[in-house]
Amino acid sequence: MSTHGSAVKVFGRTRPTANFAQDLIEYLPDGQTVNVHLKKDLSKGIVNNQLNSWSFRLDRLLHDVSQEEVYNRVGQSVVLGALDGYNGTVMCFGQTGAGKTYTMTGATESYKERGIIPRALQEVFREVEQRSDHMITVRLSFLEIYNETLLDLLSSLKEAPAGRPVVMAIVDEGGAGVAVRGLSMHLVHNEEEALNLLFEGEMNRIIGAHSLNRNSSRSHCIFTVHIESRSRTLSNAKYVTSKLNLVDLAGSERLGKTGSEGQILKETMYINKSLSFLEQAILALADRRRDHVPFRQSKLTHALKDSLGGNCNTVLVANIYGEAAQIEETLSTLRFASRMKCVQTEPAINEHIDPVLQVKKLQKEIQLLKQELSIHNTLVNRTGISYDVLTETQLAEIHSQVLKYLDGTVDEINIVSIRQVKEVFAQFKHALQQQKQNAMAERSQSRMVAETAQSTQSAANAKVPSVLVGDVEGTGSGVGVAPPSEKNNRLQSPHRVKTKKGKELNRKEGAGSPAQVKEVEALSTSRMNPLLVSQKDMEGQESEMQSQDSQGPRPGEKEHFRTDSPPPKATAFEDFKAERGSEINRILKENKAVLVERCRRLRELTDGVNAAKRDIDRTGTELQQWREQSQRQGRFVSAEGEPVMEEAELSLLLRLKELKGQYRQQYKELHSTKSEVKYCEHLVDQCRIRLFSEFESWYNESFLIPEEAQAILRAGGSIRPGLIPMVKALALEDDEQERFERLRYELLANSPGAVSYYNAHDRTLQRRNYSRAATQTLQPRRSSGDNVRTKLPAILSIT
Ligand SMILES: Nc1ncnc2c1ncn2[C@@H]1O[C@H](COP(=O)(O)OP(=O)(O)OP(=O)(O)O)[C@@H](O)[C@H]1O
Repeated sequence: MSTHGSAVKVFGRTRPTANFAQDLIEYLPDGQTVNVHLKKDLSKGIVNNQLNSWSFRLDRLLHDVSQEEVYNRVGQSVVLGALDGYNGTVMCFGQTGAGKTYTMTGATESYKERGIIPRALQEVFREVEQRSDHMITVRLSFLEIYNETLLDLLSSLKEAPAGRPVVMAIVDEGGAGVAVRGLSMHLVHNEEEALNLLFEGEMNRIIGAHSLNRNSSRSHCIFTVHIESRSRTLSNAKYVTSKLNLVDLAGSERLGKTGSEGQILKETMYINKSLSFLEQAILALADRRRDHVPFRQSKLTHALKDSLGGNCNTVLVANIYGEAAQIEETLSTLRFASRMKCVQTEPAINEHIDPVLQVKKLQKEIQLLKQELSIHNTLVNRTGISYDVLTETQLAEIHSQVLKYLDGTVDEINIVSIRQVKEVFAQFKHALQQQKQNAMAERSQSRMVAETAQSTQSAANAKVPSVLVGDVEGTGSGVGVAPPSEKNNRLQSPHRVKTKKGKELNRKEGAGSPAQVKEVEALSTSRMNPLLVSQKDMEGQESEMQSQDSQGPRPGEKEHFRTDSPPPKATAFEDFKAERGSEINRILKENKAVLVERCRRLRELTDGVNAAKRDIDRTGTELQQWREQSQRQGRFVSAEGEPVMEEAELSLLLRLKELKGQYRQQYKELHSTKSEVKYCEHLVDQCRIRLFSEFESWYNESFLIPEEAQAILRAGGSIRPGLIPMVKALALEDDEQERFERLRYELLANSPGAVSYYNAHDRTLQRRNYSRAATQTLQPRRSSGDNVRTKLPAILSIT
């Protein structure tokens, strides 16, 4: 069968009869054309335009031909196509008694007269034997559709399923085509087993018909051969599957003609309906402009959805009962046949890939490629390169290389494998994302800092209402005005005075410049939870601070005086490391040195262990070879008949033992060194955290937290400056009222009812103070009459 687009093949077969209507049915000598002539219906008048001659051209007319020839012409190519992976359908259509069952199944009692199905099964198993390079699996199913009900003709052979019986249904399985859920499938190994099933199904069809008191020919039957073929020689994961549908349709009668009633009427209606839907589906398939084919209208068309067109080799046999009395049915059968001939199909092999085999195949290929790569590396003297998944140690190594590259310590990273390159890029990406996140956090933090600064400013302004309303400084009578002396103190505090250096810094960076904000944020972020800061982040911070050195003033200018704008953190950090934090910095350096030394030792040991392993393998192979050789040459045997060990073998054995001892020793040391490295890393991390946290405290104390707030913090004892948010620390200087309230709550703890009372009282007091302040402020502008309105209400006094 061709794989290119082709039309459905249509054959016409006439049932032999003594009363063949020669004057009505005319077979032309080309063996393809049949003309049908109808006598004019005189009841419609002498002159009428009723058409009375038709000509049909089919692929072949099978008139007076044997069952064998029918199979050879109709079935063989479809069967062979199915073995190659093409779906195939052979379908018999025609009126009752026209020979559909005879064509499809044949006379079961006569071997010679067997039909297409038994011959197809014979052909299949003949091919299975011949195609010994393929493992071909054959399964069978036998479906009957009676009055739109699905019946499994081989259900008697399957074991009854536990639980509820499965309801049969036709299901679309996407790319896998259509299947009947619940229909039993039977594996068969030879022709005989297959024929047994065919006859069993036929028998069940007849028994079922009898028990239900129905005519067995009033149902559609689909016998399906499911084939799966896998190559035995090629170890590829590809395999082909196909479905060979052999369909015996129910007889196509006209209702009026049968004059049926009751059950027969019902059957005829169902048959006609399903055949009419079949015809509609065929018409839609034949019309290339139609997008939709109504397959789901009946069980028959739905079950045959992927067997009528599409990728299937389809053949139709139009069975004709050539008697004059049947001429209307003959005409209708031939009309159906000629429509079917217009349906185009595009047969295609159903090829699949076995996922398990595919994985195995790919694994083998990977192994082969790895071997090839290692040979290549050996040839170009590249050693110690692994193409396996990167280990934790390798990942850590790449990570540190990337960090070094980013901070400029190294200029290039050696490329050794694709995996390593990928990991390097992944690390770069990670670093970039980290930077982006930091930048975003910085932006939001700077906003917060700006807002805090603004609110602090407003709070300060609120304390000096006289200034707000334009009074002479300190002489106003506003509420909560700070005494001039205090204000001056604040303004002239040594920590607020701008030193020369401070001014320079300001000029350079600008007060509240983004750079400053960034520094504040960077440290406050880590301050939130210093233990959560990763080593990388810390290294990043450290290097960032160091890189800023070139921009800021050099360390060594020793003491930083408190200025309005604190020095850059990088500079301060260097100073801190040289002075206050010198001890912890020294410990950090020492720990780092130990870590570097341990890492170096770890590398040495890893190389040593690998070398020892290689020696063991080599010696083991030598020993094996030696033994095989001496086995071939015949071993020495002692006087007692015991095999004697030769010197060479003994020395190899001793060497092997020694190597194994060395290996175990080195491996043990490697293990403990690994633990040491981990421990050292932990110590270095701890030191870093400590250094940063100490630095922050120092920085905040020295440059950020006002003296007053520090005094409060110190009084608190347990609160360490630098470990609480700046905003909170700054707010502490205004907390007198809060402390008073807390004190009062503590005193009133035993009489909770009094709390609401005092709250209400306080609010009234606040209102009064506010009104008084407002009155005093506004008084000069008001007329004397306004005094009446500003009179305060009576308030309760606290006792
Ligand atoms: N080509 C043929 N040669 C010899 N006998 C035939 C041929 N075709 C049909 N017959 C005989 O005609 C009778 C009716 O045939 P068959 O049962 O196959 O018809 P059918 O179309 O399947 O009818 P139904 O729709 O009722 O199943 C049978 O006895 C069968 O042996």
